Amino acid sequence: MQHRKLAFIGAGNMTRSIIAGLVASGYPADHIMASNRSRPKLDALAADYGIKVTQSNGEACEFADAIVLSVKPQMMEDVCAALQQDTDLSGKLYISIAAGLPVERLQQMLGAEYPVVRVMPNTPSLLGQGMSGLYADSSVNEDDRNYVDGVMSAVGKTLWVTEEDGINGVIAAAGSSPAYFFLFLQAMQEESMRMGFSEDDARLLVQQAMLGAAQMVCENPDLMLSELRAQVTSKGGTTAAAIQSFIDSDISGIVSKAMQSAVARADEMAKSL
Ligand SMILES: NC(=O)C1=CN([C@@H]2O[C@H](COP(=O)(O)OP(=O)(O)OC[C@H]3O[C@@H](n4cnc5c(N)ncnc54)[C@H](O)[C@@H]3O)[C@@H](O)[C@H]2O)C=CC1
Ligand SMILES: O=C(O)[C@@H]1CCC=N1
Repeated sequence: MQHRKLAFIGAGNMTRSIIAGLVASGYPADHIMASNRSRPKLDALAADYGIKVTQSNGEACEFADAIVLSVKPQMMEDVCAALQQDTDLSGKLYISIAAGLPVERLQQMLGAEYPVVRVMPNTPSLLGQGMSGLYADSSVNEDDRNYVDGVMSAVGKTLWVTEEDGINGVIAAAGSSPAYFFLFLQAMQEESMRMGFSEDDARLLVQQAMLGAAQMVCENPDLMLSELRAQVTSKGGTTAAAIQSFIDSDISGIVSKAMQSAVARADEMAKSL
């Protein structure tokens, strides 16, 4: 993988997740700089991963060949406007991880049609287990595409989408979905506690079941998910009773509605940014 100088503007949860995974994969820490408005997250990043940090977004941009824009979508316009005043933004590659912010709108904010790759990552990147969707229009050259693919592949798996709209599907299926799984596990933990398990024991039961199930999915790519489910489900048994309860509560409809809500919110954000 190329080791270009890489800056992160905004040093929050997602930046930390990507930097952790990148440094663990061998990306040189001295080629990474993060900027943030306040100091504490920067100090923690410098201490934990040995990267360079600054409170000046302009300094981070000047340092870098490639710039990850990682502030909240609602902050992006102000951040870009300030950068345009301070810094020469030309000749760099921009990687936007902001949800709901179209490339064209970001280029307006940056003041020119700079090459932009949109990436939708997720927080398991922290462990090298991320899932990122990527989109680039035809103005991004192959070398830049390969570079961004290399960065995100270092922290997990990548999937390119050919239409920008596909990024909203990635948000629903992978960007936001770690939170769905956490919510589901939390509900299971709480019910296990009502059955008498301590908080720790309840967590152990559900987290290990989840990990084992996820590994079975990953290690059996030829088995359909419905087949894996069938292997657990004895006719007339306990699993069948639980699964029937989910079906009676319209689990497919619940999931569909939640994922469509994420997409609708991304569309709504795109109109307001
Ligand atoms: N958290 C997640 O799971 C994912 C987040 N994203 C996207 O990543 C971006 C960042 O999200 P999070 O890391 O979750 O948010 P966050 O709130 O944890 O981090 C944003 C950081 O930007 C900093 N910041 C605010 N204004 C700034 C400025 N003017 N200059 C420099 N830094 C500034 C804040 O202090 C904060 O540390 C968002 O655009 C979000 O849509 C995308 C995929 C997943
Ligand atoms: O909640 C959000 O808007 C961001 C994008 C995907 C995950 N977190």
